[in-house]
Formats: sequence, structure tokens, C-alpha cells
Amino acid sequence: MESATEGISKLGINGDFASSVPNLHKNLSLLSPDQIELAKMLVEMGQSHLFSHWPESGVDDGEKKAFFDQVARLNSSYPGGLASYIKTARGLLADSKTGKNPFDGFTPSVPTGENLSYGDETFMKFEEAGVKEAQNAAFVLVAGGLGERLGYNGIKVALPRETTTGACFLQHYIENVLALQEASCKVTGGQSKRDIPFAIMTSDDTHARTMQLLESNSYFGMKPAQIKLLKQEKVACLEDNDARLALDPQNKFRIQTKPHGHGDVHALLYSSGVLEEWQRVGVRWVLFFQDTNGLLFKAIPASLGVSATKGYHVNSLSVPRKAKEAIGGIAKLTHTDGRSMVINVEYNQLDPLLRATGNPDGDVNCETGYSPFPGNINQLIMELGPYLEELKKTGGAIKEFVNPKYKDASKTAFKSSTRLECMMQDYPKTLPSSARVGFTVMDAWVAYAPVKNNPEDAAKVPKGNPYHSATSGEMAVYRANSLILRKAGVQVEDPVKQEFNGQEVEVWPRVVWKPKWGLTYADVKKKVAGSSSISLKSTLALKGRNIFIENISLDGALVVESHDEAEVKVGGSVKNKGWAIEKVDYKDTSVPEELRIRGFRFQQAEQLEKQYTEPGKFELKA
Ligand SMILES: O=c1ccn([C@@H]2O[C@H](COP(=O)(O)OP(=O)(O)O[C@H]3OC[C@@H](O)[C@H](O)[C@H]3O)[C@@H](O)[C@H]2O)c(=O)[nH]1
Ligand SMILES: [Mg+2]
Repeated sequence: MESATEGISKLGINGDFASSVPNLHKNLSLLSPDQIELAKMLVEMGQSHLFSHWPESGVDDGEKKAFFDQVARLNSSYPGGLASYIKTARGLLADSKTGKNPFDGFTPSVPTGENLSYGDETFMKFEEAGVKEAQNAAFVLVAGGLGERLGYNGIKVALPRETTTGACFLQHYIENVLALQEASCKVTGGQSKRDIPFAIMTSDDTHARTMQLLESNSYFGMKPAQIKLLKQEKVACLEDNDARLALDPQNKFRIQTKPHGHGDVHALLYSSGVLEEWQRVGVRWVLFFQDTNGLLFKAIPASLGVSATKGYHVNSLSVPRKAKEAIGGIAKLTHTDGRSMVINVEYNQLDPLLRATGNPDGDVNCETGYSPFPGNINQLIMELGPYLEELKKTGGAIKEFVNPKYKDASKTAFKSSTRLECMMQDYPKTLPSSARVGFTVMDAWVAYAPVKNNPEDAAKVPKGNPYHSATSGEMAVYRANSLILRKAGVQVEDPVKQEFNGQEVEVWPRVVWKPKWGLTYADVKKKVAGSSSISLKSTLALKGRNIFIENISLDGALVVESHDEAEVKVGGSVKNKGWAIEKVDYKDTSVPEELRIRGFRFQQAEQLEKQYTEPGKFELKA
């Protein structure tokens, strides 16, 4: 039998690099030339320990090959490959060990942005501009996260946004994109018939279930070709300050991996060719958003209008932020050398940064009752041209960070393996100062209501700060819709405060509508006329494009569904028992998880329900 060394020299490869790694050396003949190149890289990068337990050739050979398959994947999915990952990790781990502040030399100050006030003239002007521009937009949903803080067993985009209609987040997002597409096509006289592209970033944790959710619901009305799923890969874990890769505790022939963060979206959009394809078909704006924000699309048309009007290369949407709220702060950072940038400072970094720069109280509210720094909601709008130019230079690599949990003050050992992470909102960090980076501030009631915290943690949120729970996320939808109807002239009864799962929230009448009913404030105004009123115990669900509310007095539940070509006028006095709110305890496992994490469910006692399935003009006069 030929020796391993003879075997590989027949392949024309020099196995010398492995002479100090006997267990690898003995197995070289198993490997393909590409795998040998990877082995060489690993040895050169100080990763020989990965092979120390490898048995003789002939034992576990399948596992050894599978190990290299994984290494190849890790290598190709990271800009610059694994060697570059390890090099970056060493630098960041060294900085972390010496306690180097990532913002060293920078002083934060409060930046100025575009402040929008829902429903006023300026807002409506931006909304109109945004709807017009939407035909040139593409949307990107980052949905690769596990949602560990929420602890829900399914994927987060499958959760109902509200339980009056039960429509899930993904359905709501898709219907909004479709409504925008249609509205944009209409205002531009139908010249552009382009379907708005919609990309979703998934991960191994969410991919299959996202696909299944789409397929089992006919893509919620979108054309399958309009949706593109891009799966992010995890990155290698690190076991010490030398960035030695960690082996998977379950399988010694695998490297342990963990998520790299939502910053992967840029590299994926770039390397998949999606951005170039979008540019070819004339896309001009790329809008990024996160998995559970049931209000977001109320803010989209106006913020896109701001981007288009102001010519922003990057526009981040933000809301007033409560000190210590788990949302990043948008800050202007000015360096001692004169450079400055407007960037998100993540919630865990804002307090230390402020303390280090002459603000001994750190992250606190100012006289307005809010943090002076607007809160980042991670809704970013990029202008595609400059975005793609930048990615051609960087390959989509985003400035990373590392957050090891050390065993003790010597900072030599970790409690568990760590890894590099990156965030999508750090994209502007590599931009030249000439780049037009701006932000838009909107009220939280209209733009931000994420579902991130489980009931137990939400109940512990400091009083006055938002819960970011399934309870608050749903109640925020009713509140926003009620407030918008009020603005449009409907008398909506005042809310009451009620506690669910240990969280006190405002309960408003349960008003919901399909995106095509009220995409913009102008749409809502057009569809509401006369003098109408809605009592607190009411439920109103509008599921049709042309439903006109005129002189209605609603005290109970009303559900109207209509064909796209039907015009339905709704008025009169609707009075019935309606849908009562029943408390549910989150620990009560006899109730489905989607409901008990909210702390309530509806008892449908009585309602008026009407469906108009044909085109034509109709009147519902109760
Ligand atoms: O690896 C990942 C991690 C996360 N994600 C997605 O990214 C989104 C946000 O993830 P997280 O919930 O972990 O985000 P966080 O709450 O920690 O902070 C994020 O939202 C609030 C903002 O103020 C913060 O600045 C932003 O980082 C989710 O849609 C999630 O699915 C990925 O797609 N991949
Ligand atoms: Mg996070």
C-alpha cells in the first residue's frame, strides 16, 4: 500500500505543510486538491488543533470529508474567506481584551433629521411622493433570527399581526407591497407595470418554515417569481483569544457555528447577483425591514418620499427613544481628527459611550421625557446606485464586532464560544463622508411596535418604556388605526387601560383594515365621510379596497369584505354584542401559543358580517 505522502505527491501536491500535524498528515490522501488547499490554510492560520483527535486513515473517513465540506462552505460564504474571518477575529478579540472602546476618539452628539408628523401637509406631500416612487422600489425583509427573546416555537413572521383577522406578519407585509405596487402604477398612469421585488433573508433556523408558509398560502397573492429567499449561513465559533475555531460539542468532525447577524444581508444581496438584476430592471430604492413590526408600513410611503425628495443615499427611519429602551440610538459621531458620521449606536453601547465622553449619567431621558437620541427601528432605505457601487468595493462586508463572555477578569478564557457578528445598520460605517446619510423621525405610535419580548420579560420592562411584546404589538395596531380614524374625523371613544400578562396597555376599539383599503392617510381620508362614531367595545374589520364609511354609528362588531371592483357604502347604526376580550394567562398551555403570549383572545358573541363578492355598487345601511 502506498503511503499518504506518496499518494498526495502523485497528485502533485506538497504535503510538507502538514508535517507538524501528524493526524492530518496521515489523512491527506483522502482529500481532494481543493480540500488540501483548505487544510493548508487552516494550518497556516493556527488551526491545527482541529485535527488533533483525527484517527488513522480508514476510520471515520466520511466524517472527515464532511468536515471539509463544511470548511468549504464557511470559506465561500464569508467575504475574503475563513482566513480573513480568523484574522479579523484576532484583531477584534485583542481589542476586546484590552477593553478598547470601538468608538475611541468619537464624541456623540444629537443629529438633526427630517421630523414627520403623521397626517399633516408635509407628511401627506411626502406620502404622495413615496407612492409615486414605489414603482422603483424593492423590499428586503431580514428574517433569519430565531427570536430567542420571544421564545415562540414557530417563525416570527408566521405570528398573527393581530388576532381580529388573524393575518400573519408575512401576509401583512406582502399585501402592503402589492398595494403599493398597484397604487404606484395607478398614479403614474400605468406606464410602469413592474412587480415590486421582495427578498427575504432566512437562515437554517427559518428557511424551510418560511418557504412552507409561502407555499401553503399561495404566496399571499404575490407571484412566486416576485419573491426571492436568500439563506444566510452561520459563522465559525471561536474558543479563545487566538481565534482558534471551536469544534461542535455534538460532533468532533464539525466546527461549531452561530448566527452572524442581520448584517449578512448586504453580502448576500450582492453575491447572489440580486442587486445587479434589480438595477438592470430599473429599481432605484432598496427598503430593508425586520420581522415583526405591525405598524411599519404606515411609515413607508412617507419615508420613501423623504429619500426621493432629499436624495438620501441612506435614510434610516427612527422614533423617539426612551432611555434604556432596547433599540439603538442614532447619533452623530465626531472624531478628534475631524471625521464625522451619523450612525446607529447599538443599545448596549450607547450608555458606556456616553459615560466615556463626559455624560456621567449615561443613557438617560432629557426634559422631553425621551432620550435625546432618536431610536433606530432598522428600516433603512438605500439608493441602489450608490449602494451597489459601494458593495462592489467591499463585497458587502460590514464592520463586525465580537462580544465574548469572559470567565474572569483576566479575560483569557470564555464562558462559551463566541463569534463575530455584524448589523445591517452598520453599512454606513465604511462610506465616505460625502455620502448623503440622513434619517427620518416619526412618532412611535405610527411606526414601531415590534414583538420581541416574552411575557415574563415584558412585564419587567421599566414603567413607561414600551413592552415590545405580543400584547403591546397587537394593541398598537388598534391604537394606531383608531387614532388615524380620529384624525380623519371619526369619533372614536377613548381607550381604557387594562392589564394582560402583567403588562398595562391601552385598549382601543379593534379597528383593522387591509392595506389596499388605507395605504396612505390620503386613502383613509377619501374613504371616511360624514359624521361617524365607534364605541370602545367595537370591532371593525375592513377587508376590501372600496369600502366607504359614511355616517355610521358602530357599537359592536362589523366585518365587511368586498371584491376589488365592488364599491360599498357603509352607514347607519350597527349595534350588537360584539367581540369581548377575554384574558388568557401565558402559562395556560391549553391555549394556543400564538394567543397566550398576548394574554387575551376574542369571544365572538355577535357581529354583523357582510361579503360583496361581485363587482358593482352596494350599500350597507344598518
Ligand atoms: O442573524 C440574524 C439575526 C437577526 N436577523 C433578523 O434581524 C432582525 C432584528 O433582529 P433582533 O430582534 O435580534 O434585533 P435587536 O432587537 O437586537 O435589534 C435590532 O432592532 C432594533 C434596533 O433598534 C436595533 O438597532 C437593531 O439591531 C429580525 O428581523 C431578525 O429575524 C437575521 O435575519 N439574521
Ligand atoms: Mg439581537
